[in-house]
Amino acid sequence: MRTIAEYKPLAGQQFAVLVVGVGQVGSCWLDQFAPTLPPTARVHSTHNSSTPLTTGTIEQLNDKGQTLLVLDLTASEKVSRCYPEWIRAGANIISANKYAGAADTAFYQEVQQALQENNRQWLYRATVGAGVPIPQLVRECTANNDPVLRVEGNFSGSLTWIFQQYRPGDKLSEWLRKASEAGITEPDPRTDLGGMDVAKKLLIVAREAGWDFDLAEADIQNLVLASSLDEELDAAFDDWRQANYPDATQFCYIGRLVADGQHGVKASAALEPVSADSPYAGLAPDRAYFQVWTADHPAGTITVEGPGAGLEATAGAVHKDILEAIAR
Ligand SMILES: NC(=O)C1=CN([C@@H]2O[C@H](COP(=O)(O)OP(=O)(O)OC[C@H]3O[C@@H](n4cnc5c(N)ncnc54)[C@H](O)[C@@H]3O)[C@@H](O)[C@H]2O)C=CC1
Ligand SMILES: N[C@@H](CC=O)C(=O)O
Repeated sequence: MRTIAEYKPLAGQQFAVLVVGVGQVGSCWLDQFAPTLPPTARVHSTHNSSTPLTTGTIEQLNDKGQTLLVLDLTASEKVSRCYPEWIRAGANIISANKYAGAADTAFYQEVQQALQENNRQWLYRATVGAGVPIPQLVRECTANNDPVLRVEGNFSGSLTWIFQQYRPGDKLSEWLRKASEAGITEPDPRTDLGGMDVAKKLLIVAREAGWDFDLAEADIQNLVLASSLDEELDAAFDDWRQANYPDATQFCYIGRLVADGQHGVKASAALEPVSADSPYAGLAPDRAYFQVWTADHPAGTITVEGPGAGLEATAGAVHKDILEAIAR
């Protein structure tokens, strides 16, 4: 555990930041952003699997009158399941972890109820689009009586990074390895390649529009086409490409939410060929591009592009949430 002494001691502190998960995002936030916290906030403690955050610690700090910001920078479902208890003990939560935002409806509602009953905040801008405020845009349109009809974009930072650089003939496994080394895949890259990371992001955004769906019902293309992610994957991916898009020169993994009067929303994601005039064609590997269709903008005229992947963009999004929580 890092000690508070490693951070600038600050007078008149009111916000105690507790960091759960010091991996790539956590380390990046601690190194680059924690030193810039405003004087009213300080890092109280950091926690990993062997020094887990306990509800008792939260209760003690809360009883001392501190406002607590718990950063969940893990990829752990177990940590996300603690949210209701931590909120009831006095914590505000800031997540990069997508588990709670994409949890089953009952648990998601339990978190919302705990927040309401205890007047606490839960912010999670890092969970979708890193530096691109797509959940916020969807929330704002919905709150302002401009119902969202459809959302589309390259929701996966890692698959975008891979496929903006991959060209037919390359080894997919090599690009996947490089993406993992760059820190933009999930701890288990199968989560990205299998589409489940995108499915979770789609659900997080859908909930901002008042929709809900079961992750198992989403139509998500799984690119884990082989049991090992080496030459076996390369061969299986080449077979898929030749069978489906033999002439394509570029691909993008695109996620979609489409309002469906009968069922609320249809969520899907697939690897699609990209033509030269597509907005995705010239996108830099670390950029995200989203389009939102709403009742007031039915032609999809709301577009947002920005830094959609990478540790700095993600840690920066966590930091923005901290500043927002402090300012509220
Ligand atoms: N890497 C990226 O570009 C982005 C990551 N994220 C999300 O941020 C989260 C963290 O990602 P990374 O830092 O890349 O993963 P990571 O695997 O490098 O770090 C996660 C850390 O959490 C720790 N951990 C696991 N269980 C724990 C527990 N019970 N208590 C305390 N710590 C525990 C692990 O030991 C590890 O150090 C993930 O949920 C990921 O989806 C979100 C946006 C972008
Ligand atoms: N693995 C994720 C990282 C951020 O959520 C992605 O590829 O987008």
